[in-house]
Amino acid sequence: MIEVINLTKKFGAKLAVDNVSFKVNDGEIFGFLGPNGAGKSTTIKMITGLLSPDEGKIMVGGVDRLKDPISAKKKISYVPDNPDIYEKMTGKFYLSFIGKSYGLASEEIEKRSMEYAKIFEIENDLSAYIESYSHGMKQKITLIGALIVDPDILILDEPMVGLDAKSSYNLKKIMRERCDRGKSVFFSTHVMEVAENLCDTIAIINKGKLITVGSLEDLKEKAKDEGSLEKIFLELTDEESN
Ligand SMILES: Nc1ncnc2c1ncn2[C@@H]1O[C@H](COP(=O)(O)OP(=O)(O)OP(=O)(O)O)[C@@H](O)[C@H]1O
Repeated sequence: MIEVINLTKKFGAKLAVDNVSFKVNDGEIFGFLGPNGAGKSTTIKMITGLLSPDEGKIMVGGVDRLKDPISAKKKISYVPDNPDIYEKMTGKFYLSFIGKSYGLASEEIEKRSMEYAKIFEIENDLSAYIESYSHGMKQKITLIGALIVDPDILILDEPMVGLDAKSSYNLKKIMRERCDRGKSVFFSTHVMEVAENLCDTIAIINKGKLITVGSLEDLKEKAKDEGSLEKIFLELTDEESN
């Protein structure tokens, strides 16, 4: 569970996130949609602890992220939109480092790493240095690092960008399986079809403000439209900017 209450972040005079509140329930895939510069990554960085909010409260798995950041972080795995990770580590070393940071035993790290490396088809690249990986491979190794620790809450910033079709399909399957086990997935995306087909709840943010949050059916009702999420999204974000 993630609960964000009246979250606000300014960069100088720029109000990047403006009084945003929402709740991600256990067992839920929550899609966070918005145009470029809407405030998605800034919100995600505040939830994960990379940025401090100016105002607001963040509860992560029942823990106050601002009062007890370490306990909150233990409940989260995060894959950023830009996988700038430790270039001088091998893939295998990186996964071991992540797994140990979360207190996993070596055998468990090895087993889970191999399992996911096979799914994402980089099992033969784990001994190579990350600096030699392609962008997509870096994204995959970060994703595998996030998955092996099996957190209650998985947070993914634009996870489908850069992944090949098969990996993207497998990731969506993994996201659904995790939620079926009562865990939650929060992810940002520009890909409407992904949000439309995968999310239990969709939130739309524009210019730092949360415009709407609900199921696809709720959103259709709100936009008084039976069309695709893309049409609804354009309608709602357009209304907001008028
Ligand atoms: N470190 C920073 N310093 C100054 N302004 C920032 C900083 N980070 C973000 N911003 C501004 O805050 C706003 C929200 O940015 P954010 O990265 O959260 O958007 P986003 O929705 O993730 O966009 P995109 O889809 O393009 O990645 C933008 O106007 C951006 O320019």
